[in-house]
Amino acid sequence: MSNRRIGVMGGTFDPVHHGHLVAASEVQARFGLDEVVFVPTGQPWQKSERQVSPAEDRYLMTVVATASNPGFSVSRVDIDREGPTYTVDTLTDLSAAHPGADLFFITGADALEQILSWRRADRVFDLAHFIGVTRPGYELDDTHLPPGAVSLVEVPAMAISSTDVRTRTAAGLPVWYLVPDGVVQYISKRRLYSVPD
Ligand SMILES: Nc1ncnc2c1ncn2[C@@H]1O[C@H](COP(=O)(O)OP(=O)(O)OP(=O)(O)O)[C@@H](O)[C@H]1O
Ligand SMILES: O=C(O)c1ccc[n+]([C@@H]2O[C@H](COP(=O)([O-])O)[C@@H](O)[C@H]2O)c1
Repeated sequence: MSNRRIGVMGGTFDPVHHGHLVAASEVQARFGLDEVVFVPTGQPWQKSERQVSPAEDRYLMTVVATASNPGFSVSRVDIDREGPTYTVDTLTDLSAAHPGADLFFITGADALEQILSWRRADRVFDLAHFIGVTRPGYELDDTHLPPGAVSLVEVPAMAISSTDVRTRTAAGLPVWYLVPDGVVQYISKRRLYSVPD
């Protein structure tokens, strides 16, 4: 029997939006992944220049956004671990939770650019195969990364960012159709993003 193939979509998800969901769905289909696990960050140390929403809100929005897809799930490994979130820990914990599985870590072109600044960047490529996906406004390039460690995939272009969703919400502009309906309602219910970043 072949190993289970598990996609890992890590992100701050403040909030999760259709750019994240389309990227995960496209990679799942192209790579024949049995499941994609969304992993909201605990403390995203490279986003410390701004106040990130509480982890439980980001986790619940991710659950709401993915609940209808039987091939998607959400993991608490990063939000339940103390301290800054490092992908080397995420992948170590998920490997332990899914013994024998092959892991595929999905990142947008902007995150791929930064990978060499991550903690234990040398080790992360031993734990998972990386899949870099296109994102409007960023060049997808893996020439700085170890040969064979990364696959590049073009996904349907979604010019959406969490920053834009937060800015629009603070300005009283609609975010319908940028994020799933349940996430629009969750933002409103919890009064998230009512003041600019
Ligand atoms: N529109 C998009 N298309 C493709 N990939 C995306 C898109 N938005 C985010 N990603 C990728 O999803 C992962 C998680 O992103 P993150 O949660 O930081 O969202 P973001 O929109 O970049 O947030 P922010 O605007 O707050 O920086 C990263 O790998 C990022 O590159
Ligand atoms: O391991 C690190 O040092 C590291 C530094 C920055 C980002 N990451 C991971 O990259 C993913 C996308 O992060 P972000 O900040 O763009 O939402 C998420 O899973 C983060 O945990 C990881």
